[in-house]
Amino acid sequence: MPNIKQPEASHYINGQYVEDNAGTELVTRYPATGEVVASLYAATNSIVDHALTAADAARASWAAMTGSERGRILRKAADIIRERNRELSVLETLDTGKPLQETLVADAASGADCLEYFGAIAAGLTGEHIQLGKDFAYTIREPLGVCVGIGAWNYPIQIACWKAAPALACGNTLVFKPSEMTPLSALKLAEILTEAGLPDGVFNVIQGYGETGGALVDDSRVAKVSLTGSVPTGRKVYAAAAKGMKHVTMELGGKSPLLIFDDASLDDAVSAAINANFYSSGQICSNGTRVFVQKGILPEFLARVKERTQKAIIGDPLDEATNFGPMISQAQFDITLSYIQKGIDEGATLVLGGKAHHKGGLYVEPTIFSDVTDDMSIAREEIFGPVMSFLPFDTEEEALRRANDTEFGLAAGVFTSDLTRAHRVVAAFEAGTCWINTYNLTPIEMPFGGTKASGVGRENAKAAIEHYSELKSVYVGMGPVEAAF
Ligand SMILES: NC(=O)c1ccc[n+]([C@@H]2O[C@H](COP(=O)([O-])OP(=O)(O)OC[C@H]3O[C@@H](n4cnc5c(N)ncnc54)[C@H](O)[C@@H]3O)[C@@H](O)[C@H]2O)c1
Repeated sequence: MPNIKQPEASHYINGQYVEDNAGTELVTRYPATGEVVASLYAATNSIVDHALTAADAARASWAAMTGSERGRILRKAADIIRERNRELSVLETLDTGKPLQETLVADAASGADCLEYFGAIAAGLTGEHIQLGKDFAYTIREPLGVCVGIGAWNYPIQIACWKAAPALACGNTLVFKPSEMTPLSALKLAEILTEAGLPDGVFNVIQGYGETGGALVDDSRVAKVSLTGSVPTGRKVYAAAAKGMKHVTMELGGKSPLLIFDDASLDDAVSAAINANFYSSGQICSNGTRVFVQKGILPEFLARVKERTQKAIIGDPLDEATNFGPMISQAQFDITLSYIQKGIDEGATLVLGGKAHHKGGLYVEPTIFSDVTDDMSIAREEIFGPVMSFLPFDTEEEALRRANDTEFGLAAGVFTSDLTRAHRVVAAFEAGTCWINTYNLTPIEMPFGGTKASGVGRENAKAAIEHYSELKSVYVGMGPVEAAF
């Protein structure tokens, strides 16, 4: 039975909690049982305006601070997050239903890593000097201004930190809108940033549904929008941002391929396939849901994946022994089961799972299909649930062609012990984030993001700096100015 985790108020603006109960009610439930965790209100127009006004007012003084000063605050926030990791992880588990076993290591912890990373490099964010004969030029790296972050529900605090840390390190201010399904942890992040010394108004959180996100994107005070969400939402937000010629980062969906060649270390490849499909009950954008296996090893590989998947411990996410939890919502539960039905109807062979779990609630069994063909819905569309599809292949050329035959381009992975092949395959992948002999590792030091319909821009690493700052070029004339007449 989860404790009610009612925050002081729904929104956090200008360093304090703010409420406006004229907004639409926004209730968050523990996905394992349906119990209410907190009840909040979506932002009214006046809350949206309040948040943007605060972010706009805080802009100049925050940008005027040195990178070292800004970085120190971010690093302090990272330390506080680490101290409170368990409390934040429990909150994330209540909000998302993800097993505590996962949230203890992957959510707030990744957020802390991100704040620490950008806190550490903030002091070194500079322009450059360009000698031009006796003249020279230099560039000034400037913040963009007021940024808007819009989050998905699968990694709430991680997404908030992945947007806040680079934005703030570069001297921007941010208004963050979490997913309406997971409103809680971003408020905690706001509290922690204030405690770490962040000036009021630099990081603000407002709650709401898509229309609140839309109102933020449309506001003329906003210079940049970073969205983590689905491709259809991405198309809308990108189009709206284009009207104001705003910068964007789009972290969208995927249908990523994982190629297993017959010379791969099978145990490692089996582990990776399991991680790539069943971690967070399959609710991960970069999941390798199309598992292409070279024909000779397919029976053995399939048998091993099935045997290991049967050992999943499905249970209460708050029990640390549980390693497989429920779907976030009724909608995601229904979508997943409907795709499983489509897989059966379109002729794939159901190897394991395929049903709602007998425990009730929003649990869907870890599900494995074999004999999947490229044209089936389960091989083409993002399910965002625990559904693994096996597709046999013969040659490298064939596997690559089929792997790339998708509108998405978020991620891709390859397992082989042939070093040359590994790099050749990765070079040919049409995907922004690739793994060789592992899958789904996303350290802050490595850029993350997609190509094709999966997105625009990169999060994390030095690459993110380019998406939260812009260069002003200054030409300095050192000699006489000549004119034709
Ligand atoms: N590439 C990545 O880094 C990444 C990470 C996690 C999730 N995702 C993707 O996110 C999706 C699942 O998350 P979701 O269901 O929350 O996605 P979603 O697209 O439904 O919603 C994402 C966010 O956008 C907001 N939103 C919806 N309509 C809007 C509009 N018109 N204007 C502005 N904001 C709007 C929502 O309120 C929410 O906060 C999947 O497709 C998944 O692949 C991508």
